[in-house]
Amino acid sequence: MAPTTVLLSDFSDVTDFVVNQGNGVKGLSEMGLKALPKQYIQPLEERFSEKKIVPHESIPIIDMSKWDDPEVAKSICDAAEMWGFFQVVNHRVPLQVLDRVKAATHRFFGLSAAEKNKYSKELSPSNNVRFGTSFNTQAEKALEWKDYLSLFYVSDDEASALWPPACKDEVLEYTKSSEVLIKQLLKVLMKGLKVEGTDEAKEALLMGSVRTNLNYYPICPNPELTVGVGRHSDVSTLTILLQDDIGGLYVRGNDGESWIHVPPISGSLVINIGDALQIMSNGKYRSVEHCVIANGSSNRISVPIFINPRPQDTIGPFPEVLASGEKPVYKQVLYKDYVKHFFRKAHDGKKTVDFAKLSIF
Ligand SMILES: CC(C)(COP(=O)(O)OP(=O)(O)OC[C@H]1O[C@@H](n2cnc3c(N)ncnc32)[C@H](O)[C@@H]1OP(=O)(O)O)[C@@H](O)C(=O)NCCC(=O)NCCSC(=O)/C=C/c1ccc(O)cc1
Ligand SMILES: O=C(O)CCC(=O)C(=O)O
Ligand SMILES: [Fe+2]
Repeated sequence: MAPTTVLLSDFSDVTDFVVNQGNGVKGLSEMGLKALPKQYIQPLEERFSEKKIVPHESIPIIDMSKWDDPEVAKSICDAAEMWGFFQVVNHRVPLQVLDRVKAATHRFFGLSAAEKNKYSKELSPSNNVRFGTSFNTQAEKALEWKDYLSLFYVSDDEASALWPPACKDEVLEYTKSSEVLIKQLLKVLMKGLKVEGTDEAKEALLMGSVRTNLNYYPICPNPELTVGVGRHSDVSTLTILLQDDIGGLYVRGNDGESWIHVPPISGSLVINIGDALQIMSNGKYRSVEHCVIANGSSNRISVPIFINPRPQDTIGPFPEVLASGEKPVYKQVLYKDYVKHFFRKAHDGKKTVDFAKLSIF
């Protein structure tokens, strides 16, 4: 029997190779294995069913060229209420910046396992820099077919000292270049809630912390048996997502059953509302469930920027939203507790937000 066959038939060796030695699923994929290891086989109900795709449906595409135009503002607020997801074009984030961060993502994942593993949970010099695979390998019954690098921004000095040289400049450039767009989107969304005046305190609550992830989804031998990312909603205020031209991101339709593909559009950014903004808007803006399928023929990357409250902030429905007598659906929660709750369990769709629901709901 070939040595690789012995390795892959043994449960502990697969997890050791992928998780502990830092090879990731990229390492597994590049071994050219013919069948998906059993650790990655999702239960039937979590596998993606083509039958549930609504073929001609699509999330809104919003042209931001005239971004002070009230019609543009209306499209953004309507999309946040109806879909929780939209794509933006002519968003003013330079296209070269997007190209550079995509190239940097390929460069980072192209490093050796030993080099990437320097940023693993066990070896990383900081909790703010983490290379890993799947989502939460301790809590998951079945693993997800994805490797990632997660970078929580604290300061330029920390980024300069601790982020991987293969990608740090490009990730910083991408994150900073997105700030103008993010502020504009939040300004418009706040106006839609009649939350006026973006003072410093409000700005910190909405966008006081930033996490940028680099995701790598390598070619998978049996894509229909597993997932790239399981069903979840983001815990952010807003997420700005850059995807390459492969596709595979699906958003839950309003019937709660169907899935809608988010087609790659060259130069666009995908925007979605996260749980923090769903909570602060008392449910007016929706943080919508989404997932990524595994792919049998192409490697895929994506680079989400998660715009969040600060860990130490308490979040709850804005007083302005409740001013008309609307009953609060959510209680006040410490944002750090909310995020820890999300990270400590496997992906479970929209269940995370129950953590912040008032008990009568
Ligand atoms: C609670 C945080 C995340 C960590 O704080 P800490 O003081 O370093 O706390 P811990 O080190 O105790 O980490 C708490 C748990 O979260 C886990 N964790 C710590 N970063 C990570 C990490 N990047 N990755 C996946 N586990 C982690 C960490 O392993 C730990 O789990 P455990 O060891 O089982 O107790 C803290 O930085 C914080 O509140 N940050 C606020 C901003 C923030 O990061 N918001 C989240 C935006 S990310 C988002 O919306 C969606 C992300 C997402 C990601 C993957 C998906 O598949 C889908 C979605
Ligand atoms: O890769 C994608 O398109 C989306 C990934 C995602 O949902 C996430 O990282 O939260
Ligand atoms: Fe997500």
